[in-house]
Amino acid sequence: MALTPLVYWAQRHEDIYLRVELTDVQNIDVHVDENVLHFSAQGHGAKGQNEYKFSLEFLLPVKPQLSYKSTQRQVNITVHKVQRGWWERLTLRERKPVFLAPDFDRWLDESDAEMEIREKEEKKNRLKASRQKEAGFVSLKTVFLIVYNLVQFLGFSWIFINMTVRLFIIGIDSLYDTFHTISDVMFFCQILALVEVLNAAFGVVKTGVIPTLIQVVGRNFILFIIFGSLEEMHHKPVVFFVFYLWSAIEIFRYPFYMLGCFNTEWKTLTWLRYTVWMPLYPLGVLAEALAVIQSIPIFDESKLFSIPLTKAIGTSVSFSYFLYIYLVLMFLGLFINFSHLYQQRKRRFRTKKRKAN
Ligand SMILES: CCCCCCCCCCCCC[C@@H](O)CC(=O)SCCNC(=O)CCNC(=O)[C@H](O)C(C)(C)COP(=O)(O)OP(=O)(O)OC[C@H]1O[C@@H](n2cnc3c(N)ncnc32)[C@H](O)[C@@H]1OP(=O)(O)O
Repeated sequence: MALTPLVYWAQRHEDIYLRVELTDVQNIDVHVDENVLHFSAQGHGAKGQNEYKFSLEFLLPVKPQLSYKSTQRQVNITVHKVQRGWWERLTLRERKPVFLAPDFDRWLDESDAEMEIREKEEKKNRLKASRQKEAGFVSLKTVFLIVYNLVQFLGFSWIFINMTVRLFIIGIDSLYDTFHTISDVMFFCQILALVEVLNAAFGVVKTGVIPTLIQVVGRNFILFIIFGSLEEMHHKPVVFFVFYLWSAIEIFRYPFYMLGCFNTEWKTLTWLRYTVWMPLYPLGVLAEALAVIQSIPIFDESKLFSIPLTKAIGTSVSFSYFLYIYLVLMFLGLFINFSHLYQQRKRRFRTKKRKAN
């Protein structure tokens, strides 16, 4: 014979919550038919293992769709009211069924329930406001990156085009005065490139700090110390090769980043950004190494940046010793950045392939 389980109830403005006190429940059948909830299941209740049943005719209309969840200890049923409001009791009949009792764990009176709604709304509004703030920050960051990449793109394009045009018009002679015609713009672009280290350090872009630091410090060392501080270097053709190789990659890299800021991609540009560095990077390092080697006798002779030792010893340590160490560091830096760029390339084309499948 079917028995009746203990049922606890509570309400909110929009829902009715029922908790059926049955453990290890099986074969649950729960549905609403003509505003009456019918429940039947096998489980362990107040009268031991048995089949339990009950039905409840609701005071006001409820939706036929309900949801329920059974746990090891109970069955939780949620019924949705057709009209939002507070019911004075659960059932149509004034006399409360004996198996029904208030669920004090979830019980709220009308004003508490309203407070709960208000709190929920406030939480929702706070969440919305913080999302809007976040979106504002994201768009500010995007604008900043677009402007940064655009400025760098224009700077390096100017350098690349200027050098190419001069090479075609003046010929080989243009190699000897690259520094005088290009260095100001190169100084500007390379000082600005320090922003990239900060971007990586503060997580503005998803990239490693070390490869960026190696890149920026490495280039600025060549630009400011080797070329900038030695007038004798200004007329050497090596300046042309270094500047040309640097700018040749940047005219692809910065527009690639710019398109990324618009969530857009141009496949040819992506391919160029992640491929052109393969010949350019080793060539760039070779050109930089050549510049360092050419500068060594000049530093030795001029004693620029040499460290004076005590009068007793009466000599100084030439900057060129540091340059020999730097030459080793350069190839270490080349190795680190080459592997970094290779990983970036693999990651890029792997994800693209996966997306395409
Ligand atoms: C610690 C002291 C060091 C002392 C140094 C001593 C040793 C010196 C050795 C120096 C050797 C340097 C030689 C070098 O100067 C020679 C040359 O440059 S030759 C020319 C060829 N060069 C190159 O090809 C290198 C160009 N440079 C680079 O690619 C980067 O600077 C590098 C840091 C090396 C790598 O870039 P990154 O890690 O950023 O790779 P990704 O492009 O894949 O970017 C990763 C994601 O971040 C997004 N991102 C990055 N920057 C921006 C940006 N400005 N705006 C918007 N978004 C950006 C990018 O879109 C990627 O996101 P996603 O994956 O979602 O697409």
